[in-house]
Amino acid sequence: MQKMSYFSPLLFVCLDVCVLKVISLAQLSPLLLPRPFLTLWGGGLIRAGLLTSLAFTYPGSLPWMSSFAGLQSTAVLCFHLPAYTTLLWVLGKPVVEELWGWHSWQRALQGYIVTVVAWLYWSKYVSSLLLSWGRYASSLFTKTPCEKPKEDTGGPLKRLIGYMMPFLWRFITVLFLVILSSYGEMAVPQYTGRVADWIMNEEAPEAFTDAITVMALMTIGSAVLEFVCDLMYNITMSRIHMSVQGVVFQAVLKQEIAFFDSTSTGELVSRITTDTNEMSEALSEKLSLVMWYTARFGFLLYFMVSQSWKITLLTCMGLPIIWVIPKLTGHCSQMIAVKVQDSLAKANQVATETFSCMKTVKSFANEDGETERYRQRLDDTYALNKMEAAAYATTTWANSMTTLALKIGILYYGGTLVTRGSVSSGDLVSFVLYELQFASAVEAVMHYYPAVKKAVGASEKIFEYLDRKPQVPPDGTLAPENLEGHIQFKNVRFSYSGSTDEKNLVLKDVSLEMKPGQITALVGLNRSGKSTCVKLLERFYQPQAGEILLDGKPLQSYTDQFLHDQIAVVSQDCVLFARSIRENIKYGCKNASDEEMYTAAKQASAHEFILELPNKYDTDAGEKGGQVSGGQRQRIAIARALIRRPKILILDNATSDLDTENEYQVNQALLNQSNNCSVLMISNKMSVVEKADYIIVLNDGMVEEEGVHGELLKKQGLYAELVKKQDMSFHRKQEKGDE
Ligand SMILES: Nc1ncnc2c1ncn2[C@@H]1O[C@H](COP(=O)(O)OP(=O)(O)OP(=O)(O)O)[C@@H](O)[C@H]1O
Repeated sequence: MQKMSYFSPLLFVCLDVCVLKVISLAQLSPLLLPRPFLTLWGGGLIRAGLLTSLAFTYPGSLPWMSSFAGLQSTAVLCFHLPAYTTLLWVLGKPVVEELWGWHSWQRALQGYIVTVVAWLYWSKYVSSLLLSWGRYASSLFTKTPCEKPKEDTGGPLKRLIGYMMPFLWRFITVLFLVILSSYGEMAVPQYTGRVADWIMNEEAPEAFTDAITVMALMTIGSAVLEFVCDLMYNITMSRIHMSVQGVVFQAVLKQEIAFFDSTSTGELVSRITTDTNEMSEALSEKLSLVMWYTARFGFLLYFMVSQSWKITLLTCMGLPIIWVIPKLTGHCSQMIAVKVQDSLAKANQVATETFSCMKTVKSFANEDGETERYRQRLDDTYALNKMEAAAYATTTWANSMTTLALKIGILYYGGTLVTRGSVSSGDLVSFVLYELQFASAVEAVMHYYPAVKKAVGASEKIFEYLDRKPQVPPDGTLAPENLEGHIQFKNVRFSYSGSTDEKNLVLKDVSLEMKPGQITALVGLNRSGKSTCVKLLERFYQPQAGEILLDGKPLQSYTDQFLHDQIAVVSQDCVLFARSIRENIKYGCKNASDEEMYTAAKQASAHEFILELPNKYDTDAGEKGGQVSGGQRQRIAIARALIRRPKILILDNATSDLDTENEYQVNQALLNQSNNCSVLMISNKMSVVEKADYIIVLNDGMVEEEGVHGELLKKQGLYAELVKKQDMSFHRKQEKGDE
């Protein structure tokens, strides 16, 4: 590998100086003597060409020299003087000195300083700003031909702008107010300068009064505009925040159940609340600051240039230096601060270790030894603290010294211009006032702009959910008036992970049938796949193979609304919402009458206990139904299912939380329902199961046996074993009770 030579910059400068010397001699030739502009631009081109060739062809040149930033700097070095001279010429200013002296060593040195300053600006701050603006502008106005349409729905910034579009007029008004208010604010120093001129010249007393009046009016006016603007902006941003939160919430609700299995509730809530809050706070606060400071920066620059473009140039050249020096010293104090933290952590470690092993320390009588060890650690921290204090003082000193140096430079140079009569004393006063605000305005824009960018970037996380397409098949179209409730599983294979590997399958070729109007029981050992069958019936997941038919038609062909109106599920872990019992029973069935609600509650044996509650049906169920007992919760959930008059009722251990008497009542009521609908019952209580018209026994994801109670008992298989086990445990419990 070619070794890099750090002499290459020196070689670069030597070549440049030689080229300049040759051009200065060539300019005296009869051919070029009458054409100074040709020499100026031609010389610039030759310089740029030779320096670029050196950067690309010299084997030891630094990679930076042939990078984009290097080429940019070469262009600034070679063309800033031709451009500046031409501009002066266009403005009708004298250019003799520039045309004949641009290759002098003073000008060459000045050129290098300008290039370094330009590079500092460009590389650190301006480039990132322009690049992102440029990218955004090009994304708005250009369409790459022949490009395939992308899945991507646009960058987050574009998306956010999409949400802002309905309020476009408000934003335009806000922008207008920002510009107007900033203009008023920034014009005040101009009038201060005029007042200073009046005081010094002691003439035109009415000018003094005028200036004071205008200043007062402008200050009041811009303050009022700022107030209106901030109010309007913040209200608009809150509206946008609300609408983003709303659509994200809606998008999350549309996702498939498997998505909720793999995403924690905390993460979902954090996306909808914390992330959107952070984004909107950053946008409301920081974007507004960027807007204000950019407007101020623009007006400051305008007023400064109109006072004196020469002092403005000096200020702009000095700014990177006053930013760079404190940054370097700041970096140093940051490093020391990290070391202090480490050292403190070590001292704490000694203390923690000592206190946790107190008995050992005491038994060895080593209290003094441990104290000494702790003191040593504290001594290390103290030494670092001293360094930190020195670094802090240096940073503060460097800050004020560089700012002071720039101010002295401006005052000195401004004073020279005042003496020469190029600017008035009042202009210099105005300029100093502008300069005081200028550095902080530029710094504020550079500080807040990345924060806004970060917030926009963070919004990507929020939009991730909006872009996510739910992994559910398209909604069906069937919604027949009459449904019999005939269910068939045909060779259904299913795994939660989506894998078709035999070892991951929860259901393995399950074929079963639920006849209309019958009570079908699904039994089996734990984890045999009973609840999974229910989840597939609810269409929460899709089987990997086989099909599920409802009245002979695939389950997918029915509309989602119809399916969930017809299939009601009451499971052991059903939860209530923190709303009134009335709202809970009528959940998803808002139009049901109170009469229907009472009937459903009576069927679920819930009516009586609800009437005993303090506010009857208007009693709040509390979070997750915490205000009522487990059994009561279960009965309300059953009423919630029954009020829909479903064609298929699924009871997944629905009565397991009830005491024996209530269980009997509720079961009777539920089983009476089977006159109107098909019931699929999952229960561990064989005394309940035996009443079913048909029993299917699942074992490890497969149908092991099926038939009616008597037949299955005779088979002496898994079903008979389950009945026997329950009988034995019942007898054991009874014996314990008797004792
Ligand atoms: N959401 C899920 N994600 C991954 N695996 C699951 C999920 N739900 C259930 N399982 C697994 O599927 C298998 C069958 O579970 P299922 O709840 O259907 O059995 P079950 O017969 O109803 O059991 P139980 O009587 O204990 O409720 C189990 O191994 C279980 O761990």
